[in-house]
Amino acid sequence: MSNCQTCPSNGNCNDKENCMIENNPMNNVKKIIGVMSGKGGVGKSTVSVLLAKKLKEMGYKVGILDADITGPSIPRLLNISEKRAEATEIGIIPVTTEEGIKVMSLNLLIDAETQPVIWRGPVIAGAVKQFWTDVLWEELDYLIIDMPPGTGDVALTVMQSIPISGVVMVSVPQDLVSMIVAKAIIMARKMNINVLGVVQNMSYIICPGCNEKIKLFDEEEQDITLDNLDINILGEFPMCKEIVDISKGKIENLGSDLDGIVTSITERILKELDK
Ligand SMILES: Nc1ncnc2c1ncn2[C@@H]1O[C@H](COP(=O)(O)OP(=O)(O)OP(=O)(O)O)[C@@H](O)[C@H]1O
Repeated sequence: MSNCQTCPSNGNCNDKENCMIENNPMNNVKKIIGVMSGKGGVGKSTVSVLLAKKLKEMGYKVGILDADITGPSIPRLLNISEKRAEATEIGIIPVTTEEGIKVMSLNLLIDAETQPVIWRGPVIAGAVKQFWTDVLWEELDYLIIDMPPGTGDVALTVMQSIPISGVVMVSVPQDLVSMIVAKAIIMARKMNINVLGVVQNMSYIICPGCNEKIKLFDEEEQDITLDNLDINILGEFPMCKEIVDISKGKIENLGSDLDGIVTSITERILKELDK
């Protein structure tokens, strides 16, 4: 394997295949979707989980690799915080959720989820690589990678060493008018990774009296940013309690409106991946 970190092209080359880490022969992952955001707390893990649940409901074999090593929230969102992944001689057996989604996260290996990970960047990046090669994902149609927020070291490692089919960018409306999302999109494109589109989270609220959508931010400026970046919105989620409660139940408990949004976003992502 060549080392992109010391390569003058810094991953921005046409020979990325040679930089990828080979997976173990027991794994056969057909497509990998990275879920990225320009900064933390915008709903990246929530969108990863909604996407995984919907793909599973559609009948696909699905896994989630939680690459957000220092702030892993996937086990809690999937209600599996009490479970532990098992290290065996042939590899790490991921935790499987009730609905059948395979999950690997650092929080599934450590004693208590409140234990902080006090590691430097290269060690964290090494752990992410191991989650790709040493976990027994076996046959998967889709592996969702919940990327660390931002454009730092670990995001770079994931993009350079795991053969991502496309990334979904999660953003809140305020970020679309700043440079935060642009940085992440430009980074992915520089690494020759297909950016499938933007999921805009906490985009509006719904009036409890009349069900009207109330937009909190100026759309015109957001549209200009999207045009400049030549990127499409895959869908928008409101800010609402039902999304916070996804860890408590199945995707249909979201209610038909939200479930419809998740279905539409997932279908658009699959279409973009097939292009
Ligand atoms: N549409 C929404 N409406 C209301 N709350 C939301 C919505 N989306 C996410 N949240 C809440 O916002 C918080 C942050 O969400 P989440 O952990 O998914 O973000 P993140 O971008 O992955 O954060 P980090 O990068 O820190 O892991 C969570 O408490 C989540 O329940």
